[in-house]
Amino acid sequence: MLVRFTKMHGLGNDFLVLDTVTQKVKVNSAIVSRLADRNFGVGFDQMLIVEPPTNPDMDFRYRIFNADGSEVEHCGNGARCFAKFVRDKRLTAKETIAVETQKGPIYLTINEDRQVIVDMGVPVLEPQQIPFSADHQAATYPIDVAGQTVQISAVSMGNPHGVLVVDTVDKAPVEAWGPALESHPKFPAKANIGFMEVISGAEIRLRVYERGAGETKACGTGACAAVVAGRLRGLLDEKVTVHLPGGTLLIEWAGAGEPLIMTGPATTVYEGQIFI
Ligand SMILES: N[C@H](CCC[C@H](N)C(=O)O)C(=O)O
Repeated sequence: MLVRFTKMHGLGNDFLVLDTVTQKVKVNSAIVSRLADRNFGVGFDQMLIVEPPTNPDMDFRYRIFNADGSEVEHCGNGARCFAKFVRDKRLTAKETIAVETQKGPIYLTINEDRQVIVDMGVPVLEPQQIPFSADHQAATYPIDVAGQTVQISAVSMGNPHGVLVVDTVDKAPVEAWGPALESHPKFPAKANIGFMEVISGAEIRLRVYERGAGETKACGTGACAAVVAGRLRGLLDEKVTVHLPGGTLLIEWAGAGEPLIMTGPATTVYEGQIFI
């Protein structure tokens, strides 16, 4: 079956966006991982599926598959691309778009300078709900990696994240520690692993080794999790500029019980067709 797709990215975190509102197509883990291959397929970090909503109060359903074929709860950079896609394709004319995800509703707004503002929801810190193996909630937890015990923060943005503070992201052990921590037994559903360098209370640099995709140029939920971790550690303010290898996001968080607000760009690279 030949289907239309759109190739997009959020700060270099790249996506194949598939509209199943206007074309009837079903995907599964095997199809996703075949198409994700950068030699034998299109190549992407995640596939984003645009579906009609199951809840009549929402505008769309948004499904996310990592390159390894795993379906996941949330993707922040993908949410910005989702908003641009449905507006550019005239699937909606709404200013603010209500979208169903596995983690619950998210709300997307495209502002006057074409940046996309995403209400990323309230972070979850209760270990069992992240999920993370710990008997009580804390700002950091000891975890063993590469023969060392380090302090990691654990946060869910709907998807699980571990966040480490490093002196400099340029020398962070992303390649060595990323896979080990992604699959660490203390993260029973695996995790996205952030390596955060604190420049000031209002500015950080961040690299993320993503669950199911490896290191990406940017990670929206990872940027949110890093800000939460930094606030829990008393290192960051309410408004933080997050510098990722692919570019910069603005993350705002008023504190416990409040949602994080992410602002950043979304880019369409090309339109294509592919046999599924
Ligand atoms: N790898 C993530 C999903 C994509 C998140 C990332 N691309 C973002 O922008 O938030 C996970 O397995 O939870």
